[in-house]
Amino acid sequence: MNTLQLKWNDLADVKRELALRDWFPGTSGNLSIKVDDESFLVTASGKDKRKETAEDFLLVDARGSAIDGFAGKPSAETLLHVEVYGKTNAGCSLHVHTVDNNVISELYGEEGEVTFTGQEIIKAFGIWEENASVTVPIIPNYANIPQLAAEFGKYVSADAGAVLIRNHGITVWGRDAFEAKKFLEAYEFLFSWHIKLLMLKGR
Ligand SMILES: CSCCC(=O)C(=O)COP(=O)(O)O
Ligand SMILES: [Zn+2]
Repeated sequence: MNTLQLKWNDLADVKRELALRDWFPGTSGNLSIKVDDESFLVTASGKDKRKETAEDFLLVDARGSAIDGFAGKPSAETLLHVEVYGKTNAGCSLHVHTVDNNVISELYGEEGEVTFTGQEIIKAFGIWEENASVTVPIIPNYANIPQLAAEFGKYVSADAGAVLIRNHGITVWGRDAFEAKKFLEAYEFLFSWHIKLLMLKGR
């Protein structure tokens, strides 16, 4: 099996698992995986990402333009994935809209970031100190995608990271598909935990 096919299969596996979590409501969400320094696979735009088809992904170049031979259009948010691969050595980038990530982005949107402290799952990010913290930046949801991508790109420097887009969703990237999915799951755990705590405490 060639690299492209292997990467296609890796991304299809992640997509299937996120679909099982129901993290693609209303055709939202987009995923990508790096193939080499010149190209990555990205989900096709506007499709129901719960469905598995032979047209789920397209190969695009480092600027996000479609490479001949693939049906459909690349994700409308491909430029955010371009930022990830252009600025880091990440291998996979995942964007999902969940109710929890939208609620957190709105609750802390004015502060421009949200910090979680003293939660065991923070160890999933490779941070093992007691009472460790993790902070996620929150950016405005610009309708203009090049503007959104430029704002997003300000927070992209490490090979793994995450940015919340206010009342829109989260993009998480990692060195490979395993790491990106692990981090996405850990962030969504923190969001859900935090919201439930706030609700139970009546704040
Ligand atoms: C229906 S959600 C609006 C677009 C969006 O935010 C998204 O994540 C999906 O867009 P795509 O072009 O990747 O399908
Ligand atoms: Zn989106």
